[in-house]
Amino acid sequence: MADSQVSTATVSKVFRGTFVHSTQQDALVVLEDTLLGVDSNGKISFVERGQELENVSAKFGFKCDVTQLSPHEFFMPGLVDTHIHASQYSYAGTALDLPLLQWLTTYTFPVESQYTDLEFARRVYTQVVKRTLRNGTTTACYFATIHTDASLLLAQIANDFGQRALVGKVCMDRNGALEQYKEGTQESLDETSRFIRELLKRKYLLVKPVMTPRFAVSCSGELLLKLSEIAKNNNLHIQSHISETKEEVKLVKQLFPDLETYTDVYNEHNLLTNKTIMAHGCHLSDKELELFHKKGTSLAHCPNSNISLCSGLLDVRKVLSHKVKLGLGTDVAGGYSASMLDAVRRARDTSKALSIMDPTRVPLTFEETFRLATLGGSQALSMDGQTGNFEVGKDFDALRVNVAVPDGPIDLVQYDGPKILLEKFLNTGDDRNILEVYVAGRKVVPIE
Ligand SMILES: O=c1[nH]c(=O)c2nc[nH]c2[nH]1
Ligand SMILES: [Zn+2]
Repeated sequence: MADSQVSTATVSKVFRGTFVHSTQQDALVVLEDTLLGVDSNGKISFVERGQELENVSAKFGFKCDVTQLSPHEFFMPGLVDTHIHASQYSYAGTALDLPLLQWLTTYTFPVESQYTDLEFARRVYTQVVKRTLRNGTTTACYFATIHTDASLLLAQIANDFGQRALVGKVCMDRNGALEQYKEGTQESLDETSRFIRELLKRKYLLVKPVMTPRFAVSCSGELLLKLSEIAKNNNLHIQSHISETKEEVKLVKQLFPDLETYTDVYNEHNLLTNKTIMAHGCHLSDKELELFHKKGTSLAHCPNSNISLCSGLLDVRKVLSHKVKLGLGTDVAGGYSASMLDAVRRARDTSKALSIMDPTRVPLTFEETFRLATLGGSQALSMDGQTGNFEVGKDFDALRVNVAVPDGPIDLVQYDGPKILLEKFLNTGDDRNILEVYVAGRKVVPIE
């Protein structure tokens, strides 16, 4: 925890109770009987433990009411979904019977090609933003489709509902399977430039564009290279997919025969930066992970999708041993759940499955998956200066959780301490337990 500093902005909210979060050193830090202040800019202005209210009030000069949490409540940092296809939400929970490349051509491309219809886009994008917010996703890194206007609409909807988001207009100039769902190379570059220009012009505080070449299979080398130039000129994040299935890895080798690995394909086209996040990476070699580390590039671990499409099992401990930044993603709709709580559970299941296959592999603990879903995600998106935990000076992105909500999913039999309450919530809780969600200090759930 950083030392408390007095901010010049006035304190506008103060909460008292239990706070749980992660730091670089500790996967779980429990702060009981703590006072946390949020200033008028939505930033955390102080975190003071076990102090007399009057002392804190005098030190930080606040006059606002103090919101007292009940014994079964706690605040935790907002969940960070590092990889989600907003455009695929309409068929989430279905179509999980094919491997990736056939799944894309059979289900995904036909649905994504419908986003020329802005009314359809508005309906789906409103639903996905509301659903993810209610489930505690305070930051989402979205794929939209190739359509600029619909992608701008997604950005507007995320901004209107108050979600922190990176929004990507998908770029793809190769699609043998569905010729009408692709762009010309120049068209992709022009439309991407328009998307970035229009979005930046709107000056949304929490919503930014992210350069989004779909994956090496659906982009020419020329497109990849020119997109990296646009990303560099605008200091943008970059997102794509890598090494999700073995079949895909083979296909990339055929498409780029002069390059040794899949990671080399992105690296040679200047797409690996310290603001790049690549989804999946199930089949990356140690050498490729070394290159990820060298470039500061992150991975989005999407365990539901990896299992649902039978793509592979990512060894998180191997990734972390290479000091590669890693967050969790729902990867809707390859992943069937839009809730990051599901991603937390599936990440743990995957690590346990790996441990069953090889008992020398140590499964992830619940504290570690909690950190991956919060601070880890913010680091993977290079946003840990603004969000990810309750350090003074960061934005207040938080969930107010009540484990004992009436008619909720959790029955409490005996008194449990905060660590147990968090574990129960992560494993068995749902949106009924999430009473309030804050993004940059603004209450965005309940949705008005
Ligand atoms: O899980 C995935 N979903 C997608 O939409 C996609 N596109 C390329 N590779 C992909 N993987
Ligand atoms: Zn994906």
